[in-house]
Amino acid sequence: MSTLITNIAELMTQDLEQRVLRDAAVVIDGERIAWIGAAGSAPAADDAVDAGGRAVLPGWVDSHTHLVFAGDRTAEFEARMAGESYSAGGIAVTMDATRRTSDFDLTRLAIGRVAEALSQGTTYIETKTGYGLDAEHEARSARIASTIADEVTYLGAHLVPAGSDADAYTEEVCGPMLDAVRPYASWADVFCEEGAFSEAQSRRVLQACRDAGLGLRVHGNQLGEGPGVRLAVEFGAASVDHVNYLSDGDVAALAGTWSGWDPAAGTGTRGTVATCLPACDLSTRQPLAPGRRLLDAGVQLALASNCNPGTSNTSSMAFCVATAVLQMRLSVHEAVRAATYGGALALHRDTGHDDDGERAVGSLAVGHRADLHMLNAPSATHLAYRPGMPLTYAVWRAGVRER
Ligand SMILES: N=CN[C@@H](CCC(=O)O)C(=O)O
Ligand SMILES: [Zn+2]
Repeated sequence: MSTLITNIAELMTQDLEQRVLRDAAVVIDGERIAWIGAAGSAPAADDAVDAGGRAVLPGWVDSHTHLVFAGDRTAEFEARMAGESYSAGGIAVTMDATRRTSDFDLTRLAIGRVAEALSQGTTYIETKTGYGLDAEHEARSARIASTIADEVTYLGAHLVPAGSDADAYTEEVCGPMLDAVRPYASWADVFCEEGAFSEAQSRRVLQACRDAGLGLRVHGNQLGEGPGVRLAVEFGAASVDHVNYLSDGDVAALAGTWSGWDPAAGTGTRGTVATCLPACDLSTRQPLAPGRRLLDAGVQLALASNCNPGTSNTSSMAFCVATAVLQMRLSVHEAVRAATYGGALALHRDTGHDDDGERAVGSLAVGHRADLHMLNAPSATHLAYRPGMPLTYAVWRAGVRER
């Protein structure tokens, strides 16, 4: 079954050439993109959709969320808006609520969050554990996550639960908890920050998780300059996320990780993506991550929602893109790229064609997965020009029209 989508005013491919086509068309065949080009030379298909002069871009790739949780933290948010500062301790409130919630309800809540994200154009999503914080509950969160998200990250090293010794807990994260979670996760993460895990503890977690065959990610440099970025680079992590407080050395180190990577050809070794989380920055009243500075230095950038009940209770990638343009001084094309291709790069899902097991996501090219986001607007510029407006008009995920 093939579908021709034609009369596209602006087709932002985010492919390797970063092409933006006017008066364009796309043919979807099954789960793959079969053809892209000028509307006037499009081949016939079984079915046709008239885009009516709207814009089409890749579905969002949200590479950083925490969707398996129960409860909310409205009171903490209100206190923050009244002047309190964010600290990692609030995670314990969500841990309590999450542990008390049944499998059925936890799954139902997480499914609802994924559905909300999909309805806003997110077609590929990562999510983390991190609100279970013992072997039983972390494994349960990972199992549920594996049924609702595309990528699962183990974040047992999110907070040391009250009453636990930090080093003893770190050993648990690296031992029984890791064993229990391993069947469900392909990534591991650590919150390397004052009040969470120290450099030595983070190093221990990264080493153990790498030895267990997990890809690595780091929550780093969120609340102050610290070792997070350095560790991420040292361990060849796929991403370091938050990156609000960066030294010149951090920025240079991140840029340096991309020297063996040829983005035009998509060949070589990927470095460490810097993932900016603008909705979180606003909700915690932190200075925005320096996206412009990172891009100018040659760092590969992702934008993600960081949807979670503590610091960023939104899955709106459009909001992140608008903020990145309006406040972080990215161009619309750069912001959309970071929220699509950048997320795919951070999840190692940026490549893959017909012969590979997995199709690339986050960019529109022949053979890639047909994840498309049609806006009710003639160009992607409207994402920033009309911030907060419901611009998602249609969504295809792996070739299936979801909205
Ligand atoms: N910073 C660490 N973890 C989450 C927040 C978790 C929470 O406060 O519940 C984040 O990415 O912002
Ligand atoms: Zn996070």
